[in-house]
Amino acid sequence: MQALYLTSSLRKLEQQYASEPLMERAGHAVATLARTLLAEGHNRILVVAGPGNNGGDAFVAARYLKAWWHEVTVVFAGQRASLPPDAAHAYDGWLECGGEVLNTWPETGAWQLAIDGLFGIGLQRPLTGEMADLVARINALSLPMLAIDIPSGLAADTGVILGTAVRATHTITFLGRKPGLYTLDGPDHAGKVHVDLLGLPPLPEADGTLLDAPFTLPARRRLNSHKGSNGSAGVIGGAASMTGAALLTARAALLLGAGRVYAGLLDPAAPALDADYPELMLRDADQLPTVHALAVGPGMGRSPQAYAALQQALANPAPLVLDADALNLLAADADLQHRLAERASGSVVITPHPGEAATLLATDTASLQADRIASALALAERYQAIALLKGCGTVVATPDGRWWINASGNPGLGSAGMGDTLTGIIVALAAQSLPLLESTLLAAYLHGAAADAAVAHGQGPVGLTATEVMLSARRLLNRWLSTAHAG
Ligand SMILES: NC(=O)C1=CN([C@@H]2O[C@H](COP(=O)(O)OP(=O)(O)OC[C@H]3O[C@@H](n4cnc5c(N)ncnc54)[C@H](O)[C@@H]3O)[C@@H](O)[C@H]2O)[C@@H](O)CC1
Ligand SMILES: [K+]
Repeated sequence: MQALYLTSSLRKLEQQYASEPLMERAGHAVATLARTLLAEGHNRILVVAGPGNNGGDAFVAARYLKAWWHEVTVVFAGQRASLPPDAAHAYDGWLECGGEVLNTWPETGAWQLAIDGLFGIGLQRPLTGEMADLVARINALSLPMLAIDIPSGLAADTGVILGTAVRATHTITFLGRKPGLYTLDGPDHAGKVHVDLLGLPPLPEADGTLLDAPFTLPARRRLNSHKGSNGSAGVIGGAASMTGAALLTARAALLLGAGRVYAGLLDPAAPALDADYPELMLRDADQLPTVHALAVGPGMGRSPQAYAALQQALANPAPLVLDADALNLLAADADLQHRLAERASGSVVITPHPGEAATLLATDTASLQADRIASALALAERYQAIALLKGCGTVVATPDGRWWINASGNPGLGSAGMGDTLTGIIVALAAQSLPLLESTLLAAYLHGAAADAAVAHGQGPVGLTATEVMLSARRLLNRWLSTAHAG
């Protein structure tokens, strides 16, 4: 788990430590990392410096790399007279050590590495015109690319591309990790992220948290345990022609450790048995026994029966996972919203994808995605529930204003049934008595990590299936448990 900081917090730090030589340290850190990315010996490096302090970092890095006997070409997209004071000082330092500044793109280069110091956290509006052209030229280089602080063009708080953005292979980010590196378009543009604290003491409390490890696990199972000790999970969904979704959720709940799993199916013609998993107990949707945790929505449809099932589920005090059509029903009905509001805060998690989330917030998907953290927080506040907003860099938020971004996962998760599987993992963990927030956070990370492990075994990203992800998740969870409980 790593701390995430919004630009407003980083700006406060910048002011607090204004007397420290932060730019000198930043440039040195860039040059040091650049050196590790290059082969031994003499290299040719392109450095692109922009009009602000990100450009200042780039001039300092260029100076160090030149001092270390590399051949450094600096392209500057700005005016010396308009540079902020530290960056102007760095510019002068570069000239004083014999460096040259080009104001136009060089014809030829044959560089081994490019360094992007065009814009950092001071980017204020979409890149257009000459700046956009410069980014296009940088991206056309097809070189290892080291971005300073954040790939130029990427918004640090949101991961939104402002006009266009540099596609880096590495990003060295200063003082704290920016959420924009980890959600929406950030991961595609940042490459591998390195953090440098610029020699400062431990930073203040984080704004958010990066989920990059299984920080919490269900309790160790006692030898003297039985299926009743491992919790019962219920799944309601599976209307006509959509029973598969509910079965996937139920299977995931079984494979991730619920002692008993009941699937309440809405399709009157639903099979009485899951032939591949006869362990599952299939029932009519209104015939579920009392369970320790309940998931509602996969393949549920929006029929009056689905509505009634959701209404009933909201009266059930068990931890509740609402997914898929349960969310669409909820978004459209004040009575359901009222029933949700009457539940204990934090006893429900809603797991929308961006389209469902936009419906829940009565907005459009583009506006919702423009700030995924704010959107997840708004969902949590509006519905007084834990909100898990799916997508690249899934965001989890709570009604009391905390948020997390999940770092695991890959494009293989973009296929049918993956959301149903995630819902099954959450309900399985909650059934095993892990608190609902912890269940949600662990499930988000586990689901992505399981997909990553499957890809590492050649099962994706192309063609990765939900079934493979749940089997992989079972393996991973057991591995984590055995490591955590060893000894
Ligand atoms: N936060 C910190 O404490 C530190 C920051 N440092 C560096 O300073 C950076 C932030 O510096 P700045 O605040 O000067 O910001 P930037 O260097 O990111 O950019 C600001 C400049 O870009 C211009 N600009 C913004 N958007 C533009 C657009 N769309 N088209 C054209 N011009 C545009 C602004 O007018 C301004 O001149 C960080 O990202 C980091 O690299 C480091 O020097 C070390 C310490
Ligand atoms: K940059």
